[in-house]
Amino acid sequence: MLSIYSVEEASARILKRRPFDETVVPPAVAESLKATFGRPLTPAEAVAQILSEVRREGDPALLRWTEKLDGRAPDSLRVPQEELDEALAALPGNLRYSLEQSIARVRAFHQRQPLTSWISQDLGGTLGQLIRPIRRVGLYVPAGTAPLPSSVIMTAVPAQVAGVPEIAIVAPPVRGTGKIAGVILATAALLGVSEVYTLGGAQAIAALAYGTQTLPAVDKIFGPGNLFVTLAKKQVYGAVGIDSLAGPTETVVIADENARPEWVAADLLAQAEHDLLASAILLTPCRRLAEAVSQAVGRQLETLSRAEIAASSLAARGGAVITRHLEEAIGLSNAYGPEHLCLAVADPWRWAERVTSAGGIFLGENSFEVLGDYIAGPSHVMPTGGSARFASPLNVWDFIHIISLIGLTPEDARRLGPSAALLARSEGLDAHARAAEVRQ
Ligand SMILES: NC(=O)c1ccc[n+]([C@@H]2O[C@H](COP(=O)([O-])OP(=O)(O)OC[C@H]3O[C@@H](n4cnc5c(N)ncnc54)[C@H](O)[C@@H]3O)[C@@H](O)[C@H]2O)c1
Ligand SMILES: N[C@H](CO)Cc1c[nH]c[nH+]1
Ligand SMILES: [Zn+2]
Repeated sequence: MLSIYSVEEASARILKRRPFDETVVPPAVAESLKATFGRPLTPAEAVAQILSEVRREGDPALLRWTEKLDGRAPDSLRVPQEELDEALAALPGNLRYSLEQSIARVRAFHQRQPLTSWISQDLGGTLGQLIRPIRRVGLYVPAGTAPLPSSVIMTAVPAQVAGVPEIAIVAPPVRGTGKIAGVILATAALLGVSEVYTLGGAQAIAALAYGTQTLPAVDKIFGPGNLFVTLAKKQVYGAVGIDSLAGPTETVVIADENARPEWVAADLLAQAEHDLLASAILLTPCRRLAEAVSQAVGRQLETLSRAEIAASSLAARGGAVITRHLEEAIGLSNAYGPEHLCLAVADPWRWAERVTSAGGIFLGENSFEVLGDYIAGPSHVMPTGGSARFASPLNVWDFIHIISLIGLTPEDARRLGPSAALLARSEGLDAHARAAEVRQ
């Protein structure tokens, strides 16, 4: 069942701004933090402790935290090449076909994002910019409660399209085994990525950011993850680059009276099953639809393998909201800035024009979000926690940096120097002014 809220109730609860540091954690998570750290800690404090231990000690801290949080440390942090090859050889043919189909579509989409260096002599002097791929990147692949090989594709393919020469993948082991799920290893092998480490959570992010005896530090960290991964990325930012805050999944579905309740319910549940902290919200002016979706959610939950997670996240962070009209639904969604916005309405392209903030817009009931998760083409790594107001889905430009080119002749220097000197004096910077004046 899905709770049904008025706009006012929802604004005070499920549609409230949600910065990661202030995430209210479910009692089960608070309990596990207390048990793990021996004292009550916020997730941000727990992450800070892990980061500082890994920074200080390197590999020993990685092995200790992996044992503690994932049930068993790996025999070696770096996955041997034979294990990657074996995983690929063991991949069932139909799954390999689907992975290859996904890779091809994601590659084709990202090849449309232009990466152009340019040089111009029309701007007074020779000016331009060089595009350079980031030298070494780390990709986080989530696998705490479910291994996500799709996240290997959604991060590694744009990195490859951008021309990144060194790609390191980290993923947590299957609980208690010390080994990464075979399907993740196989997907890395399929993409030709051979540097893979058995590491998850904040400890993985610390290793990528600071480097250890086994894992050389990267220049920028990419990829989605749970609250701990996302807080860790936020805390290491500056020592290293990060793509965005792609934390626990969020979905807003805006539906009109013609939407199919069973489909809307299935789409909400598909994202609610990701995490206790996931959020799946329906906005609709049609109370009849909200009630039918609520019933359908109840029915479908009965046969879901991850019903417990989906039911908890829906109860704490999900619901149906009755709006006065579709305009109001769009306004609420824009203020919330969801990771995914699904428009199950007549003429979705018209409504999309009014959207100002969302990671991705899914237009109409056939563009359902699960297709975006796996195979549509754009990366499924998208900003959450309200950061879609200022951040973008993962793309090839995240993997490059720009170097400005400034090439001026003596004549350009004489022409521009006096203004530079005046501007320098207005800032009280004499040495700057003189560097311009000596060339006059
Ligand atoms: N926004 C996006 O683009 C996007 C895409 C895919 C997945 N996701 C999200 O990725 C997440 C995957 O989560 P997951 O948990 O299955 O896997 P995960 O790999 O993100 O996290 C697992 C790790 O979390 C750490 N951890 C767990 N409990 C902890 C505790 N009490 N204290 C300290 N560390 C702890 C452990 O080290 C574990 O290895 C979900 O929230 C999902 O919604 C987001
Ligand atoms: N819905 C997730 C993005 O928030 C992506 C994903 C991967 N696997 C399944 N779903
Ligand atoms: Zn998903």
